[in-house]
Amino acid sequence: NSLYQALGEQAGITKITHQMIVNFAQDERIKARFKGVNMQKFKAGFALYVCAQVGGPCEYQGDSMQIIHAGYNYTNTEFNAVVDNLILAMEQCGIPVAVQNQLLAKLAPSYKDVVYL
Ligand code: HEM
Repeated sequence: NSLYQALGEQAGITKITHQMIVNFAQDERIKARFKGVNMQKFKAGFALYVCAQVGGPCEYQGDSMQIIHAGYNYTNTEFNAVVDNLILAMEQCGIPVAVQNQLLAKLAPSYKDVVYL
């Protein structure tokens, strides 16, 4: 699969996810949301989810996006912040913009399962 390969396969996706988490910690819009969360588990789960979404050879075995994010009243602003930090992480990892946009297109449908406001 070419999108999976363009992201650097599992190693590349893990690196992007790691960098995204580093970026979260500096973003006042969302950093409090991750206080007390097991970020090793989050990193592994998020990377597996992305791998599966881009057609990689991974099976995401976690709960659905809807179940995981239900009840927190995440806002549009918070959703955009997560996306901003992912884009920044991809930039930092040298992923071309055209490839960035393909991943964002795969994740965009999760909006309805994350944001209810
Ligand atoms: C593109 C949108 C999003 C995607 C694809 C996404 C994906 C995920 C995935 C796959 C997990 C599970 C990780 C694991 O296995 O532990 C997760 C957990 C989590 N997400 Fe999201 N997420 C998104 C948006 C957001 C937003 C906007 C917030 C709030 C700022 C958020 C906060 C969290 C938190 C706090 C957890 C950890 C839950 C816990 O383990 O207690 N997510 N997300």
